[in-house]
Amino acid sequence: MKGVCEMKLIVVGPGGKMGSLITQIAAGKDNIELIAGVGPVGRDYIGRDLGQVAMTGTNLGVPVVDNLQSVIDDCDVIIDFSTREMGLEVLKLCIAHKKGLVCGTTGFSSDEIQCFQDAGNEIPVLYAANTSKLVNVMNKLLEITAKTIGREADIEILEMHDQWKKDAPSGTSKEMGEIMAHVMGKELEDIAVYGRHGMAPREKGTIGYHSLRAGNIPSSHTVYFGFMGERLEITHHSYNWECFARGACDCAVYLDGKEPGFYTIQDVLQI
Ligand SMILES: NC(=O)C1=CN([C@@H]2O[C@H](COP(=O)(O)OP(=O)(O)OC[C@H]3O[C@@H](n4cnc5c(N)ncnc54)[C@H](OP(=O)(O)O)[C@@H]3O)[C@@H](O)[C@H]2O)C=CC1
Ligand SMILES: O=C(O)C1=N[C@H](C(=O)O)C[C@H](O)C1
Repeated sequence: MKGVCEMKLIVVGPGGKMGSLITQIAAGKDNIELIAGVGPVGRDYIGRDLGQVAMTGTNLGVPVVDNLQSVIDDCDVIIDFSTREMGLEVLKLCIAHKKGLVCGTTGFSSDEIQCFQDAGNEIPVLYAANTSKLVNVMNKLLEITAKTIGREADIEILEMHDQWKKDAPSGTSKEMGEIMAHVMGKELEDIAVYGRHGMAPREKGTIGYHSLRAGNIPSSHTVYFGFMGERLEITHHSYNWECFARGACDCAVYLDGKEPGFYTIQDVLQI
């Protein structure tokens, strides 16, 4: 039996890697009631039961629709892990209908991320390129390390993901770079170097980016701090996508009933 204080949730992209896991985890929580899933127009699974599409193992009695506007007024919070284009569309509808939004989609420009931050004036919104608890602990370690030795070290970020990932570098590695650049008193766009090749010597004070896509690697991020004669590596590996999906559900529960504002995963994790 469901609890009395259920947050009404819509999942965008419930047939996707993340959307299906988020739906499975949400379906097992007493404090969440799934209202609908939203998929793209023209898919053969539109109109089917959300539980079937997300492979929760049971019918949930609610459909996957292809029009968010038709169901949005029935929910409290929306979780979006889809595409850059759909993420921006979802943001617009959440503002128009005054609904809470957790967006974990990556691939946005910094101006687009700013749109999520500005939306905090009107709705409760949480954007996180990575909803894993341990990645956000790693971000704290990076902040301390870059503050202490960032200006002396050669900093390189290596991120690995599955062959299907659409964006590079990962949203997480961009956030990691921004955190380190900030404590080094720099703007990331001024010091990021993507895929260094050739014989030119490494330029001091820059952050190198390297993206690897292979097989079904869920997610790995390593930041190297290179000195002469020694190096420090800080790494996070995920073995599957569950850590991100659990974090996304925690974010949605956190956002339910909150005043308008731009919230962060650090607010949820209290770190
Ligand atoms: N914040 C975090 O911690 C994490 C973020 N991500 C990010 O989440 C995003 C999704 O990743 P992933 O699940 O691997 O990708 P998938 O491609 O597996 O899933 C994306 C889903 O979005 C759906 N979709 C696409 N366009 C629309 C639309 N117009 N309307 C509704 N649904 C749509 C797709 O439908 P269909 O399949 O029918 O095309 C698909 O189900 C990426 O940006 C990724 O980087 C991923 C993991 C963790
Ligand atoms: O696409 C993924 O899988 C992931 N995407 C996010 C990113 O771009 O950083 C988070 C995590 O790395 C998994």
